Amino acid sequence: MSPFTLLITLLLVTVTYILIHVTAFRPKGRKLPPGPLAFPIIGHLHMLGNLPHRTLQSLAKKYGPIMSLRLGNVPTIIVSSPEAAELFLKTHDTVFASRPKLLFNKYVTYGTKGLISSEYGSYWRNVRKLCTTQLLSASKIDLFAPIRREGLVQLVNSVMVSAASGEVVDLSENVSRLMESVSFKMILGGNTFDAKGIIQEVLNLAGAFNLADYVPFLGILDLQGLTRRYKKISTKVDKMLEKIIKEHEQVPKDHERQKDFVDVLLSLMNQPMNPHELTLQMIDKTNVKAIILDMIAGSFDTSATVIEWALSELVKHPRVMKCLQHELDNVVGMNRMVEEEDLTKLNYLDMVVKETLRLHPIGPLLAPHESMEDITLNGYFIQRKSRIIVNAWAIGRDPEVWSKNVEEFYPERFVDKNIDLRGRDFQLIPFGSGRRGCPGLQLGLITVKIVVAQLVHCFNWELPHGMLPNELDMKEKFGLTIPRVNHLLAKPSGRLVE
Ligand code: HEM
Repeated sequence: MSPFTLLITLLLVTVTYILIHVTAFRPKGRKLPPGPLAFPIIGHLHMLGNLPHRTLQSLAKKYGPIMSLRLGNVPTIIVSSPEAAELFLKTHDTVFASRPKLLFNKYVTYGTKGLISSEYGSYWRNVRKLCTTQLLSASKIDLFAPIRREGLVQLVNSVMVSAASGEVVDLSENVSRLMESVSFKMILGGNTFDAKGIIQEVLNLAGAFNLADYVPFLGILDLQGLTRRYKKISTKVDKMLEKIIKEHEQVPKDHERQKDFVDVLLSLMNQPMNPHELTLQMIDKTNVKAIILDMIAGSFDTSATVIEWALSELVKHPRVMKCLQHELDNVVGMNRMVEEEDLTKLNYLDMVVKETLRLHPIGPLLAPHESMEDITLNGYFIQRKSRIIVNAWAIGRDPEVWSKNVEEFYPERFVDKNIDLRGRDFQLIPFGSGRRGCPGLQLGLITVKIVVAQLVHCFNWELPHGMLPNELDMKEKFGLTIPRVNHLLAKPSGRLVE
């Protein structure tokens, strides 16, 4: 096709698109939530920038806590206050409990066969129940405590060596490696051969912004080359999962070993997801593969990123670090490491973790929700299939909710406040809330707490090269989670009595 014909074709497609879509999306005579004026085709996409949670916070200051945007083709509602979040995630939870269909999921995560991307309905309900009862219940989490302990002892030992030789430790790298190894052992039984690189590419792609999800007619052009990468990685992912499943199937049934998530899921294969349903959905191998992938995606980076931010804030605020060490000295003592059983007695640690998640919710915009029917809320019309984005990051930094010292890392703000993280208190929702809230909350919290407590109890930490605490940069980058841009480096010295 000559460049001229291509140009004319593109122009025709664009004009037709505007006529059909943009006009159709303006619900006549119905009041939309306020929002800035949109460009044709791209809508407000150009406004999002590199750190969308921050841009959306500034826009919400102007247009209010329920704001209307159009991201390309997609009508989008941005929710930015605890009251509005309660309206969407609790009062009308059933209307907003679905997920949009994204190209990444279509190609990489077996369509909507997993949990994270599955649309709301009986399939999602069954998979969710299976995950919460068979993989992520309190008793199952306890079963994996030895894996967490073993990994953490190894990390402490290696940091001790660095402490003895006065070396600087890359905490970001070490924590990330610890979480990878713990997740792999828990989910796959430790078969990490070629999985790490593949999973990293999957997570990078899951966090990448794909223009074609918002302006579908650009999909065929694959301008960002993402579809090509999706297809390439999906083959590798499938090969990797097939190999892992085969290895698990070959282990003799009477072989004594800790059952990992793959074992549990394979033991449920060919059984109905819900025996009480009329239309029996059987668990097949694709379901198993999709769920394994979701468990990896849910656990791999999340806890590591929260730990990275908690340690950054503690190193930046020596007063808070000292208070935490004081609590650990009293509860645990200087002669031993922290055990998971100690965690319920560590109230200051609990406040440090809440304060970290208030300032650094690692999914700042939660995961996108999609509305399932037309609805009018607070007088505003929200059409079916709107994208709902809850800005948990902005809610955590709202001075009207958290008072004037909102930007300060100050765990004491939680003293005598009965605010928990389970999604009941809408001013603090780093795990989301309602039906789509995080099913890995308990596992995530135990993991974050034990790692932070251990590293703070066993070592004092100093910034390298005489850097002062207030000089530590806190720049963040946006993706599937928001980690630090620059790794956290610090110099350890041992604290415990030998
Ligand atoms: C501190 C660690 C973690 C944080 C901060 C976190 C946060 C979140 C958030 C914000 C959501 C989206 C909620 C929404 O859409 O409203 C989510 C969903 C989810 N998380 Fe987590 N998460 C963590 C750990 C985990 C772990 C350890 C797992 C599993 C092993 C996990 C599995 C999932 C799954 C499967 C979903 C999708 C649930 C659904 O759509 O029904 N998460 N998480």
